[in-house]
Amino acid sequence: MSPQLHTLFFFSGKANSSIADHFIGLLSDKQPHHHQMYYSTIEKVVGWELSWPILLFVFVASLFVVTSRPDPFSDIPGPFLARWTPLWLAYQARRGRRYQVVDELHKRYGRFVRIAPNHISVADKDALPIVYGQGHRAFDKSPFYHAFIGDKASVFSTTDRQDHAQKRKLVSQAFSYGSLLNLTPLISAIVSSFVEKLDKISESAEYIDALVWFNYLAFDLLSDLAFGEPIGMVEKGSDAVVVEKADGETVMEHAISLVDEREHLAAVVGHHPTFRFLSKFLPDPFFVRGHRASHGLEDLARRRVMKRIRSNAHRDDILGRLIHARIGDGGSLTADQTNELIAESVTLLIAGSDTTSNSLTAILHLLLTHPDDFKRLYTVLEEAVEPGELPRYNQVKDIPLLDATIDEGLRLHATTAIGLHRSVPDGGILCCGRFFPASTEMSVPAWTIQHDESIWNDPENFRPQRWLDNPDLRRYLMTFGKGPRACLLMDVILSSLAYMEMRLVLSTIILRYDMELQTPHMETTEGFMHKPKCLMTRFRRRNASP
Ligand code: HEM
Repeated sequence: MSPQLHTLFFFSGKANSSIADHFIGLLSDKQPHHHQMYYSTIEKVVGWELSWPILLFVFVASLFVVTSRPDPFSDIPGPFLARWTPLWLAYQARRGRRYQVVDELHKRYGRFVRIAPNHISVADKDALPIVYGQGHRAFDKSPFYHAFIGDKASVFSTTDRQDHAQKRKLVSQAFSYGSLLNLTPLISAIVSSFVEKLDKISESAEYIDALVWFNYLAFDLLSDLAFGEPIGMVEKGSDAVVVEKADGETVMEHAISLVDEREHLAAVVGHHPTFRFLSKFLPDPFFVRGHRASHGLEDLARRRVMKRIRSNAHRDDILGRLIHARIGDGGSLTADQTNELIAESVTLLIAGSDTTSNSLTAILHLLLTHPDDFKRLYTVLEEAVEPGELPRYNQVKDIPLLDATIDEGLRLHATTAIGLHRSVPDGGILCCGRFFPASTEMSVPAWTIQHDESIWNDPENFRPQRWLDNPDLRRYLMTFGKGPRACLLMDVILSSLAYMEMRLVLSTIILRYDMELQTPHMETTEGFMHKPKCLMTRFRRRNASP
């Protein structure tokens, strides 16, 4: 019974998410008493033999309602299927090419494109301060983000404004403990152990996947920072980790695949609550792996959170701060608070590791395929760092060409390439000359804006110099999101965490190794973030290095 009902609401798309949500609430595992009540009520009232005719009737009636209602977006062009069902957008996300398809649609149709029955993509820089603006008319995150919620919403996934303000305050406070100087030795230590490994690997002159090693590095850093305990991926040269399931059983998982699979699943099933529900029953390995990964990541965070709670240790790290913010100096965490901590830890692991390693890989690829820019940067770095030393953070923290190279890489590759989903607030909004009613889902496609000729001169080319000529361009860099839900980077010291890591790692490897790509072409794919698939690179020690 339940899947049919959900399919019905799913296909009738635009209007019924709240109804479907209601049914999902009733049918979800977390409410077994409701579940039973629901079934027995239907059974009592109509009997099962009548359920199909009733469903058919509801289906036809709802089709009638949907097609006869005035359609506020009938004049906005877009793919035919996208007018009727969010399945079209979910399918593009599943293919890992959503940003490209949406970009092509904008090239064909112009500024407004309807990419789902209730979702309008607006490719116009003037839409940025509206869709991602601050203040009382700020848009909230749309229900798309519910797909990122596990047991509890986190600062990233919550769609409730007040809840977000509270969570963001807690997380920002927790991160503010570390001044730049506090974090620097930690990052330097992890980069040193990364270099030790690379030195050994470089002796064999084999090609290795730089993406995988950047992943190990970023994961170790985040884990140390967030849990006070490095996962030790660089050391082991592997992403295999022990996770603790909710029932206390421990199993081995591959953390990087967990992040990729979970993120991609959410980017696909977030388009409709019905899809989230149905996907749990689909035998397609994509969905099976994705749901497994969601649990796996929570289990990974749970093991670390529980270990800390059981140890009663008071450490001044992010987790320590998050715990302190909830219970102060005494008391113990409730089950609800523990789940909240697990949710925040998962968010930090995903938000801070995958993003940075994907960006680093893309920037390295651009540098290695642009030898003149590489040489220019090499010369500048050589002047800033003592010969024969590993760069220290204070030597590379303020090199305009290094930062310009990073920003240009973030723009051209577009680590965030899709338009981030937002909901129009009550009262509706006027955007780029057109009115959109409340609850319309809107997004501004990041890839399209970052490749827009009216903003960027010669947008398809890698030109770090543009950032030195015009620092104002940062207004149009969407890699870290915009507005009240922009990356945590924007308002705390963490601001520099990703930049710190990218500056140190890039300057270190550029000065220390001769690098060569196996092939100049880098394939990418897209989950929620836009990511390289791999970057086979040969590292050889330069003679001058220690
Ligand atoms: C190059 C690296 C990074 C990129 C490209 C990046 C990108 C983003 C983007 C685009 C968003 C907004 C997402 C949305 O609106 O759906 C975001 C949010 C967030 N990021 Fe980052 N991020 C990076 C590094 C980090 C790091 C190192 C951390 C911390 C460990 C972090 C923590 C967060 C958090 C907590 C949020 C949610 C903020 C909120 O909703 O209030 N990010 N990030």
